[in-house]
Amino acid sequence: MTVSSAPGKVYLFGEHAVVYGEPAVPCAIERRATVTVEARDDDHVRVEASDLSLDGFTVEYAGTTDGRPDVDVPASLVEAAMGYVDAAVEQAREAVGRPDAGFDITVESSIPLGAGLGSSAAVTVAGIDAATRELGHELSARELADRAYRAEAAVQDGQASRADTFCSAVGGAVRVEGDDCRAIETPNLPFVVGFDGGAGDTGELVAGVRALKKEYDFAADTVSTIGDLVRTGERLLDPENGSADDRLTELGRLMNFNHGLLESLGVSSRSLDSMVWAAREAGAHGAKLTGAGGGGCIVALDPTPETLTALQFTPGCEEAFRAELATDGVRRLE
Ligand SMILES: Nc1ncnc2c1ncn2[C@@H]1O[C@H](COP(=O)(O)OP(=O)(O)OP(=O)(O)O)[C@@H](O)[C@H]1O
Ligand SMILES: C[C@@](O)(CCO)CC(=O)[O-]
Ligand SMILES: [Mg+2]
Repeated sequence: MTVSSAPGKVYLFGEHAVVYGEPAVPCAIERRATVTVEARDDDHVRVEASDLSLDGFTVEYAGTTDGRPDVDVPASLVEAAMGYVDAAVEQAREAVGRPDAGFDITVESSIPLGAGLGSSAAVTVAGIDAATRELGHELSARELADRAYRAEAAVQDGQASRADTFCSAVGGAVRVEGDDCRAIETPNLPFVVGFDGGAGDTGELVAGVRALKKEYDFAADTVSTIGDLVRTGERLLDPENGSADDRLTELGRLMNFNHGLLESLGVSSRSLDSMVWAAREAGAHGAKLTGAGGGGCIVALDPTPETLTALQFTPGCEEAFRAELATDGVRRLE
């Protein structure tokens, strides 16, 4: 039996635009997905994912791609739900050169699904790591990130960046621009997360931005403006560039700006906007949606308890918590 965990993330800046080669800065947070894998002596894959929104189910199916789970929910729903675990199994089989390897897999996660905190990347990273180790093969963090990226891209019809998966694999704060992925130093960032209890579908939201960008040149300009904003914002992470307070204030202003640009690209929602405004009115330095949007989470920057308290009383906010930076990426537990 092999167990790995991997963290979720929030975006300080740059989601969506990162899909088109602009830079982004995601930061891993201490909310994790844990995947337990046990090799089988046949080629079947059995997945137990009790946190899934389909009220929790267990499926067992043959290891070939035409094998179908034997459950009484529509196949399309199961495929949508199990896509990332499936893609992780494929990547692990390929990495080890064992296309017929079978596994019993259990997924447990404290990252809400589809809420912008990178649950898909965390499940994919932890899944590939545990499945490859179970077959006696240790991937480097970079190889793991690369395999997880390929798995996410496969599920999201090729529309994914390396940001979420690299961040989850290596932990900490990272900077991703196209294929260039690196760990970076940041000051202490007092993140507060608000969650509306909802979700958005990353693949669909990314496709929506792509369509808008194709239709209007000014939407394409909005995407490159997000890139400019990230290049300005990352300078504020360097202690050489001003006092800690001044830099936090300006980072917050840029987060507000980033949220406005994401909103104009159509990926915000009424409840995300209302949590963003609650945070701003509580005195946060800034607030924005995080991840793909459509519903799910916002992230605010506030060292005081005010934003957390305000979010707890904001209609439409189901949960609010302070998010600590996760300095570890994938963790090898057993
Ligand atoms: N606990 C889990 N068990 C099994 N699959 C999971 C689990 N958590 C997430 N997933 C997979 O990830 C999908 C959600 O991924 P999606 O990319 O839409 O959202 P996200 O990663 O949470 O948010 P974002 O990409 O915006 O950061 C789920 O539909 C499911 O396939
Ligand atoms: C929306 C997006 O930029 C982030 C989702 O967390 C998609 C991606 O980078 O793959
Ligand atoms: Mg995702």
